Formats: sequence, C-alpha cells, structure tokens
Amino acid sequence: MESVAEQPHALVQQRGPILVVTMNRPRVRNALSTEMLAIMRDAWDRVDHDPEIRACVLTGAGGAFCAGADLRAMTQSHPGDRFNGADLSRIDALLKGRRLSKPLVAAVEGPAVAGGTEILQATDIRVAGASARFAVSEARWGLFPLGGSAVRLVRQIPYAIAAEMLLTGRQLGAAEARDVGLIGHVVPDGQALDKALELAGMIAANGPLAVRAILQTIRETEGMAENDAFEVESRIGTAVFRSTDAKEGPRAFVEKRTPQFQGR
Ligand SMILES: C[C@H]([C@H](O)CC(=O)SCCNC(=O)CCNC(=O)[C@H](O)C(C)(C)COP(=O)(O)OP(=O)(O)OC[C@H]1O[C@@H](n2cnc3c(N)ncnc32)[C@H](O)[C@@H]1OP(=O)(O)O)[C@H]1CC[C@H]2[C@@H]3CCC4=CC(=O)CC[C@]4(C)[C@H]3CC[C@]12C
Repeated sequence: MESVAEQPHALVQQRGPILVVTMNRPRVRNALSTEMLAIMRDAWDRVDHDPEIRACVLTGAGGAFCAGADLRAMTQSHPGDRFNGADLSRIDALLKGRRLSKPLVAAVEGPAVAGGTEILQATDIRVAGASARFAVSEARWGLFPLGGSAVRLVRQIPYAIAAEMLLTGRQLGAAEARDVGLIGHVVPDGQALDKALELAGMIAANGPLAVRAILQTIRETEGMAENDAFEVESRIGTAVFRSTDAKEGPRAFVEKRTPQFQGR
C-alpha cells in the first residue's frame, strides 16, 4: 500500500505564469499510473489553452523523477492485453505524438528510468540533481519502450549512446547525461526544481508571442530540409515582428525599462 494513499498521483500547481506538474507516487519512485497519466494529460491541455501560463515544469516527488510504467500493475494480466485496440502512435500524457505549445522544463532528482526517460525526451530544457540517473530499461524486462524512445532518443543524442541505452538498459549518471546532451544542467542534489523554476521564469519574462513562435518553428521544422524549413521559419517569424510586443521590446530597451508585453 502507498504511504500517501489519499494523495493524487500527480500534483498540478500554478506559480504565477508557470505551471508545475509533480508526479506523485514517491513510494514507487513515481511509477506511472492511469490516474497520474490522466492528470498529466489534463495539465498539458491547460498549458496549451490558458494564456496566463507561459511555461511549465515537470518534476517528481520524494527525490525521484519517474520509474516508468508500473511493473507491479503489469503482473495483474498479460501486459499486451492493455493495448487491445489502443492507438499507441500517440500517447498524450507522455507527450508522444503531441507537443506542447509552451516550453516544458524538466527538473529531475534521482531515477528517471524507462517511461521516466521517455517523457524526459518531450521536454525542452532539462535540469538534474547530481545523483540523478537515466535509463531506458524496458528491454531488461522483455518489454519495448513504447513511450517513443526507439524513435526519439537517436534523434536527440549521439547514435552510439542512444543505441547502447536502448539495447543494454545501462544507466547514465547526471554528468554523463549532460556530456552526451540528454540534459542541459547538473545542479547539487535537491536544487533541480529551483533551477528549473529559474529557467522557466526567464522564459515567462520574455515576449510570449516570440517564445511560442520560436518553439513552433523548432517543432514544425524538425526533420525538414534547411531551405524548406526557412520558409516555415520566415512565415512564423515575420508575424512576431508585426506584433505590438515587437514595438514594445525595442522601445523598452531604449527607455531602459522592463518590457510590458501584451501577447499581441
Ligand atoms: C511502454 C511504456 C514504457 O516504455 C514501459 C515502461 O516504462 S516499463 C517500466 C520499466 N521500469 C523500470 O525498469 C524501472 C524499475 N525500477 C527500478 O529499476 C528501480 O526501482 C529504480 C532505479 C527506479 C529505483 O531504484 P531504487 O533502488 O531507488 O528503489 P527501489 O528499492 O528499486 O524501488 C523502491 C520501490 O519502488 C518500487 N518500484 C520502482 N519502480 C517501479 C515500477 N516501475 N513499477 C512498480 N514499482 C516500482 C519498487 O518495487 C520498490 O517497492 P518495494 O515495495 O520496496 O518493492 C509505457 C509507459 C506508460 C504506458 C502507457 C500507460 C497508459 C496506458 C494505459 C492503457 O491502458 C493502454 C496502454 C497505455 C497507453 C500504456 C502503454 C505503455 C506505456 C506507454
């Protein structure tokens, strides 16, 4: 039984313009549950639809990020039975086949394993405590990383490291994860959330149209030939230059004050 049985499996808290989503099953290292995934899916909808939210942070409770799917729950029936009729090319809660329109910052402490490292790959900026560890361990249990890693990881970090992670299930420590580019920052243990909030705060202070447009360009041009991508980029980027915010930013610079962006 979980020690926090009455607690929701994920917590969603708005801190000014930042939505903080905390996976909250610390007794089982925040292994994913159906309830947790439903809360996360609703949170992502909120991020996309609420104009007050400028950035989002994903973290885990109790010194762990996430241990992936609940292996104990998988023993209740044949693991494959859960997939009957399900279209797994898109899993909203894990941000597979769906990307947020606002930046998502990961704050990792402790293990980010299997589904934990899979959802990490849907985040834009990644911070980890020094003792964090990362693995895609599904093959160790005869399973497949259906959270998207067999496709996405090789596109995000060098092939030889991605293939090794996927095929061996070997864990990477935080420093190695940073060295190969899986994460961007290593901070002392216990400080990942603070650093993630600091970065999310920097984003939230920027022009909201500019931030969304930059993210949209990154997402829409992924995998495109460069010249085709520049066409998309110039369409999205010129709309930002025509906005009221684009007048405000340079004016604020000249008047030596903080810009007051209106998001239009
Ligand atoms: C397919 C994806 C996804 O790719 C599949 C997976 O994620 S498989 C999960 C594999 N997980 C692991 O390999 C991690 C196992 N754990 C560990 O290695 C270690 O515990 C640790 C390194 C994380 C931590 O080590 P520690 O030493 O710090 O702690 P430890 O003592 O070991 O553990 C403490 C207690 O926690 C318990 N624990 C830890 N991990 C787990 C776990 N994963 N499950 C259960 N319990 C865990 C441990 O036992 C200890 O407790 P004790 O009581 O003391 O023993 C799938 C991802 C999401 C799926 C979708 C979900 C939604 C869907 C629903 C449907 O109905 C249809 C399908 C689907 C869409 C579904 C599809 C598959 C996924 C996409």
